Amino acid sequence: MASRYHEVYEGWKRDPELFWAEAAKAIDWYSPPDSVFDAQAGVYGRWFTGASCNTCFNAVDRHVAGGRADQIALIHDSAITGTVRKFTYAELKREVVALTSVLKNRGVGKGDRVIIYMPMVPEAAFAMLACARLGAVHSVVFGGFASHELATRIDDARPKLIISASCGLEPGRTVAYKPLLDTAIELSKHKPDACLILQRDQLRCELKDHYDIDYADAVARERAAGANVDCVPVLATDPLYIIYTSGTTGQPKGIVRDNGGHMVALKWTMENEFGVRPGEVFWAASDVGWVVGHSYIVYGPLLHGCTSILFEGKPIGTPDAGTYWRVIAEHGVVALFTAPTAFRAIKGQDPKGEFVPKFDLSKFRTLFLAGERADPETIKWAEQKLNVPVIDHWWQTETGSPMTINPAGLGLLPVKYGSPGVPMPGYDIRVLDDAGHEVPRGTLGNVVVKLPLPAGCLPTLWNADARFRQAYLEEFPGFYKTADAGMMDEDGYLFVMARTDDIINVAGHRLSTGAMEEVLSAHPDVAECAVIGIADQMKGQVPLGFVVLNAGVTRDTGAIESEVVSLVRERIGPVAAFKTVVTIKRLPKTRSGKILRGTMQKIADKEEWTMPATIDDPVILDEITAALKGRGIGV
Ligand SMILES: CCC(=O)SCCNC(=O)CCNC(=O)[C@H](O)C(C)(C)COP(=O)(O)OP(=O)(O)OC[C@H]1O[C@@H](n2cnc3c(N)ncnc32)[C@H](O)[C@@H]1OP(=O)(O)O
Repeated sequence: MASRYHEVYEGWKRDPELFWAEAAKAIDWYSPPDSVFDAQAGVYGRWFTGASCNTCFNAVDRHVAGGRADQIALIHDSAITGTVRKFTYAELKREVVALTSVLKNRGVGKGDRVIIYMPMVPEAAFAMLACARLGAVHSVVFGGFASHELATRIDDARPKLIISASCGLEPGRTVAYKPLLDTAIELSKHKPDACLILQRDQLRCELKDHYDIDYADAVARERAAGANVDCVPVLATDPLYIIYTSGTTGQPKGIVRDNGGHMVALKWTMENEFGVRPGEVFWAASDVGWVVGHSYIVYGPLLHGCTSILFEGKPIGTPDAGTYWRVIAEHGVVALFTAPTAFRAIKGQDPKGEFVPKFDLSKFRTLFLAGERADPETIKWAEQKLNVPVIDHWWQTETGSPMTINPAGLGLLPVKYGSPGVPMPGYDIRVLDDAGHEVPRGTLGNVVVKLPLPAGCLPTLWNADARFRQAYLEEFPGFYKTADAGMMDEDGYLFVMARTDDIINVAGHRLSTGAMEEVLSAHPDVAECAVIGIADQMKGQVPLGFVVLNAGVTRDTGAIESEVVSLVRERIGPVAAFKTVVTIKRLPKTRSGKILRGTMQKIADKEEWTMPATIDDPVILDEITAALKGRGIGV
């Protein structure tokens, strides 16, 4: 089929408000907007101002009323416990309504925040939808973050209630969530009124009297009482959720998502970008704690009337490299969205793809990859083994849905390996030099988006308009700074090459090296430190730390390094994948004191490098090279 992409994109460019007004017809509203876009509202304008709606109604209730009551809405497939649980739209509504009633009876109402710190269980999705039903604002915190990170988010979001579970299940180990939660509440200044705890049989936990509530008991009581809570109308511009993402410091940024624009944008992407129809099975193999989980495990597929899969497992080891194909075959998945790391892991274990033909993948149409750069070798391997189009695409927690993709629903454009596709409607993407001038096609520069950002993007940061302006809007006036560097080719395909800040991407997880440096500096023996991201065959990048010890420290450096590694795991969490730290005598710096992290990274990655003209003492780079060689890095 010839692609309609150019026609649709040009249509949006000619009249953006008409484009979004048309897209908004796919959503049920309680009352229409005063304006599709109000340029005077908010930091850079707001979408669908004055409209009222409810996201839970659109994701659940309207499907029950509209003929999908008996269709499976959600499948929880746990490759770790070997169980599958399915919920029809009617059952999903029952679960969500009962939980909403629990929250309401605990005093949670419109605008209140609720933190959800849960493993990959269906109750995590019920919790998100129950908050949406009440007009409360959820903030899901990824389970791989430790207490300190959770405490930071508690203090920023100030939740009335926390919903959590007794444990999460990682291959080979059970992660006790309750002690992490209790420590986080001890560490935080803000104290939530109560915690609702889902007891999992794999590891039950003690509940604190008068504070912790048993999830299953509370929900069962509401169900037995025949509780019914209608969806609460909220403004399209009211917040649906806050999701925290790494900033350049240890203080994460609270990305705000609204209700109206978010629904409109996600619904549009399901059909036009992912090429999926209502009633079909969509699987985003991510975690509910990441934006992919919000947009494409929970809200996107449900708003579109699809069946969504919530998968508890890993691409390999649960039990083997055939798990993904088993899930696709067993549940009739038509499209899978995952991170390239997952495919690199599968390819590493099963390079010949011998597991693939063991499963019936006849319904499977498209593989979507995002979250980190997809290397052409992995894309080609997947294309060859699966015999379906493999679509790399690019977006951010801030945008909530793809900025660039090869739009399957509009008809695929030719694939260009190494490019995550072309800009989607809403995104006027430009590449600028550091002075803010547009660079010619094919030239590397700062990737920016011309304001206003489209429906579904963050309107601001939680309680931090000034930080939003400073972080995203000030450097290139009139544009949103993506902090990615890249280039646009003559055909309008984008190529994203690197970050322009200190964020690194580890297995599709966005992490701040600045935040890790804050942890390293907290070790009593550390005088100075630096953390860089170095290339890793499996995870794309991994962090590497350098420490300079305080004068007079005579302890064994190996012991100090192990303590530093443990400190990062304890403060940030296992997800940081911080495993290596190297003790050095001095850090290489410019004469003005700036640490030469870029040069250190090039040495570690065995890339060509030139001596920085402003370096204070060139000999230090020889010391770094030798120290890394001693660890087998950069050799
Ligand atoms: C487009 C917009 C975006 O970019 S949104 C972000 C998109 N990113 C993603 O969806 C993430 C994709 N990555 C993944 O799903 C995983 O990394 C995959 C590929 C499955 C590999 O998982 P895994 O083998 O656990 O490696 P990892 O690097 O993720 O984990 C490192 C350590 O952290 C742990 N961990 C992970 N998740 C949790 C969790 N929920 N609760 C507790 N711990 C967790 C892992 O067990 C691992 O621990 P360890 O160091 O091995 O002991």
